[in-house]
Amino acid sequence: MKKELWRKAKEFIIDFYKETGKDGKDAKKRLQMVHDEIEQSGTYSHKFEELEYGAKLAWRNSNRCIGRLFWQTLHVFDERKAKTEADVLSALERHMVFAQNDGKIRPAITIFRPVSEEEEELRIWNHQLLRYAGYDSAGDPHSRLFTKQCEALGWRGEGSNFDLLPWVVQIGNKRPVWTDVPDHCRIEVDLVHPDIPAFKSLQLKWYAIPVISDMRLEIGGLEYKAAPFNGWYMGTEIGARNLADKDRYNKLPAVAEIMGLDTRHASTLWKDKALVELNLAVLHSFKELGVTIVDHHTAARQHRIFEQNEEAAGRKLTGDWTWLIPPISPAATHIFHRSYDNTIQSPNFFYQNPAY
Ligand code: HEM
Ligand SMILES: N=C(Nc1cccc(CNC[C@@H]2CCCN2)c1)c1cccs1
Repeated sequence: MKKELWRKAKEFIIDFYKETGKDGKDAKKRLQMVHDEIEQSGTYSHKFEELEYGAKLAWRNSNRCIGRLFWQTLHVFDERKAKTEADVLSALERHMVFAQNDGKIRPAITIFRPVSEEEEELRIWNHQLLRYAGYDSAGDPHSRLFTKQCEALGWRGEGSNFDLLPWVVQIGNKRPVWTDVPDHCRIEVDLVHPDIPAFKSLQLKWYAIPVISDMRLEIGGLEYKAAPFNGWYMGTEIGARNLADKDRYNKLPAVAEIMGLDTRHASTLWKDKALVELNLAVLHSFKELGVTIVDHHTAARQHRIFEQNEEAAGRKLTGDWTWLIPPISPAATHIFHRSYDNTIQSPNFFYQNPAY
């Protein structure tokens, strides 16, 4: 345990001092401190700048992320001192307010205390801070299980297709504490199409900011099990997956219907035509409202620049081709036509055991 932690801590500290061009003597001193702390207490604490850089490295090392060009711009909120559920919930609200920034979304992460023997584990039960409830025949099927958990805790939705789920925080094995998303954090985009007036009749919308709140951030051997992070959406996530997948909102037939397409044969490519117009509507609606979003072609070009920057910095690029290619027109991007080394580096974000 201690040996393993020391190995990971040492690797991270050395890497951090090297990459940030700090003095080798300072690195040695810091290593000695960390070594003594681990010897003495079985763990160690990150200095803020180590935490901040570690979180940025974790983003840079996220092989499945097409948005990594901007890894150095991540804003880090240090909430390791948060003690109560109320502290956590107010930190989440502060994060959302900072991130939405009147539509000019700012990538941020809020880092709560890491796993340690001294303190109870802190977990956020949500998959994302903004997410719609799933019921038997309404809402987002992806949220059905979590919606049941929220109802068991006393939360009640309206049963609509777009009920925002509450924030649920648990400390140790205590009863989880939940609260409805504050009104000023409920930013949503009604979907309209620039050339098809009937599109509005579908009454589709989606929330503005994706905030992943169920992944574990690992830095130098320390595990941060509650570290919600946001970026902005790539349009296809909403238009080609969340609203299109059969086992999600399954809206392609409805879109084809208002477009007057012939859906009797696959060979009319009605699904492809519906997908393109649904994705166009997503991009158009976000832009009209002034909420940051990126199309998959622009995102791919940005990733290409990221690839070149990594090469120029003399770093080995890693990536997961199967997730980096966008779900529509993948071969229209450079990503499709090259390969990536999917080695998992650390610091990084990982899936973890479900909190419930
Ligand atoms: C700034 C704009 C960003 C864009 C447009 C973007 C885009 C994406 C997309 C499209 C995916 C695939 C998601 C899916 O298919 O479900 C993804 C995955 C991922 N992104 Fe980014 N991202 C951004 C920022 C960030 C930030 C700030 C972080 C963390 C600090 C991050 C970490 C990740 C991780 C860990 C994954 C893999 C998730 C998984 O394995 O389920 N991204 N990103
Ligand atoms: N644009 C984003 N998309 C994104 C990033 C990471 C993970 C996810 C969620 N992926 C899992 C979902 C759930 C079913 C299939 N996809 C979305 C961001 C979310 C947070 C920061 S960027």
